[in-house]
Amino acid sequence: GVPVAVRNLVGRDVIVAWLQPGPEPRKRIPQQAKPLTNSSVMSIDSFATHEFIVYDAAAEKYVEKPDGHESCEFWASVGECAANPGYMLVTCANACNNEGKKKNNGELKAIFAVADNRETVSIVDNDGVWEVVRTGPAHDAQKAVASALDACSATHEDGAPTCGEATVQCVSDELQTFFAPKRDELSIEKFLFDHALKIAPKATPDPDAKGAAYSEDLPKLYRDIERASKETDLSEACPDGARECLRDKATHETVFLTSTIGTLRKATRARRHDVRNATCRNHEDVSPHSPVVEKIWKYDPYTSDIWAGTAPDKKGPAEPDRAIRYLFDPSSIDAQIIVIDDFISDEECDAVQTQATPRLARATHAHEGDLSHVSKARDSQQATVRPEGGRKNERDLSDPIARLKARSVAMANHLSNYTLQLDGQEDLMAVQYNPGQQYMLHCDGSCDGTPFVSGGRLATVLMYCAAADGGGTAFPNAGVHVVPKRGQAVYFSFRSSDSEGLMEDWHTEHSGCPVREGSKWVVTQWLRDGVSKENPHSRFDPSGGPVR
Ligand SMILES: O=C(O)CCC(=O)C(=O)O
Ligand SMILES: [Fe+2]
Repeated sequence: GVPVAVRNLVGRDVIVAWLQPGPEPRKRIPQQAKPLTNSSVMSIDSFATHEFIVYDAAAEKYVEKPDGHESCEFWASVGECAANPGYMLVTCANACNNEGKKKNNGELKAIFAVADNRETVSIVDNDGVWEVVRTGPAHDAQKAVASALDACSATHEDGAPTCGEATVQCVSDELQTFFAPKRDELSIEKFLFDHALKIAPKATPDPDAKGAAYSEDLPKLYRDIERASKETDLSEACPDGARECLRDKATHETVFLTSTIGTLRKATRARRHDVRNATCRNHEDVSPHSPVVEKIWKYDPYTSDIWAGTAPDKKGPAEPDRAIRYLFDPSSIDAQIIVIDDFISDEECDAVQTQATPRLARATHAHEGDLSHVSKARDSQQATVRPEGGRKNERDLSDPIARLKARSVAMANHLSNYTLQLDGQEDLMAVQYNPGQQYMLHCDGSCDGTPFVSGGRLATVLMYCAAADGGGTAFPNAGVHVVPKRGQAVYFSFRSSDSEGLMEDWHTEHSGCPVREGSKWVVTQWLRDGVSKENPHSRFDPSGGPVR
């Protein structure tokens, strides 16, 4: 079967029940039922055509009684229950009942069927009526075929078809514009996979890996890539241009392209993960810049450009000159990884750890929309920290946490030519790892070569307050491994200074290696562009765009 994702976007908990066809007319019997909490996703394995019903978890168990006519629902939906109650309330009691409940927000429901197609089914609340929104490759293909058929059957004013006589050829050509971006995506994924293969540690097999190192069948994957990259002439496959045939072929082609891209991505990820594990085991500083480029950063908080016109109101101690080392900075790809010694002072670490310790909680992340999911990708304890008295004191530089935050924003402007503001940035995040705990490969914002979206993250300052045995920070795709030292910071940026620019692709993907012994403490300042006092970070996703 193929997985079908069902997303609950109706704003309340629901039950998803499998329907079994019953005796006519239109009788469906709910079989198995599973709860699906608000804003979460479930995956259904679909083998054949299944029907589902989604209903409010707070409502009574949904029971559909047979109605006396197959058009009952339609009639009810157009107001017949009120207009013609004599007939309707007898013959279509069920449909009228549901229609009434739909209107007064009582029992809400949505019905949908899935077939053997990979897709996402979102249940949304449209003004008190639940609707089913479908997305996914098969669905996209069907839409594309429909619009290609439309385009090709359009005629000029004089009645001549706009695509000439060869309508099948026309549909086939039209569909290539739908396939082209998918084939581009495939070639990008192939490029990334080739890079991952090159850096994967073939000579040092991972001792922790069980069984075969990689699960995919490489020769088959290469054959699939080759096949999927080629243009297919649908007019050959469907010479008589039958709608059904075109739809099936286009759907098949799309699903094949999508699943090949998916397999490639997985294969790439497995290699990156292996490189990460290898550098975690070695646990030695590594950088492709040799000798490492070194510079001095002179920082004066009072003349900094981060204050948006309102200068700091209380002074802090003088800022020392700091040594910065470029571990990775190929200016062509807009990614930087830079180490700064003595970035965070003992006093500042103490302030962070003192404030965070009583509030440390297991890390959570957004898992399939469930925001309180305890993370497997991120196994650590964390807490945000703010200046004494809260965010309103971010301009008080006598406060160690305010100082750290201002310094982080100012350094990003200096190192990457950004014009970031202090106001509206995220709080500093303290993270503590015990033995065995780690943070799997991830990007802090997006690092996949897509356009930057305002409000998103574009750089990170990662500061170390306690270095354990193990627990390095690995950037496998950039060939960088950082062994933490107390007081040190790693700065990495993943967009150029151009706010309309693209995110870099994958060099800043990173991971906190497993701690072997002791306790590791880091403080992170994730940096955003496009935030301000009026539009703080909480309005945007880490990858930009409004929070829904
Ligand atoms: O602990 C580390 O070395 C990495 C932490 C990290 O990636 C983060 O906080 O975003
Ligand atoms: Fe990170």
